[in-house]
Amino acid sequence: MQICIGSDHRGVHIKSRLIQALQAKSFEVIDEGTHGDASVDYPDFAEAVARRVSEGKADRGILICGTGIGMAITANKFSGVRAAACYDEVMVEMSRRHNNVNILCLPGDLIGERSIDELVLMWLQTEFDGGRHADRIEKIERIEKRHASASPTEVENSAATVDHSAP
Ligand SMILES: O=C(CO)[C@H](O)[C@H](O)[C@H](O)COP(=O)(O)O
Repeated sequence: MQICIGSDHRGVHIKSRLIQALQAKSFEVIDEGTHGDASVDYPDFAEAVARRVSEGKADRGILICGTGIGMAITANKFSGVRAAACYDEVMVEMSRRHNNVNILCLPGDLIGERSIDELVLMWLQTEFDGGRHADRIEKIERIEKRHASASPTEVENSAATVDHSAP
C-alpha cells in the first residue's frame, strides 16, 4: 500500500515521526511536505496529497494540521476523495468501515504523537464493510458527477428530479 502524507507547520513534526513509524512497518510513503517550521498554508499540502489519491497515484492519504478540518475541506474538493477529520478510535474505525475514507485528516494540536501512530495503524488495518454502505458511497459519487460541471440552475433542477427512494 502506497501512502501519501502532508502537513502544514502545525503537523510537520508529527508527520516526520509518523513517516518513520510507517516505513518501519514497510509501508511505502510519499512525503508531500511541508518540511520546516515556517508558517505555510494547509490548502497547498491538502491539494498535493488529494491529487495523488484522486489520480490513483497513491492508495491512501494522510494530512495533519492543527485541527484536521481545513485539510478535509480542501481534500474533498477532489473527485474520488473521501477525506475525514478523525480524533479518536471510534471515528477512525467508522471512517473506514462505513465511509471507506481514503484520506485521514488528523489534529496535530489535539492529540499526541503516540496516539496518532496508533490511530493511523488502526485506520490502515480496518476494512470497508461494503453492503449498504457501498450503495451510499455510490450515491455520493453520482452527486459528485452531477455537480462536477452542472450550472447552478441545472443542479437545482437535477436535485428536484432525483428519486431518493431509489437504491
Ligand atoms: O485550522 C486549521 C486548518 O484546518 C489548522 O489548524 C491550521 O493548522 C491552522 O489554521 C494554522 O493556523 P496558524 O495560526 O497559521 O498556525
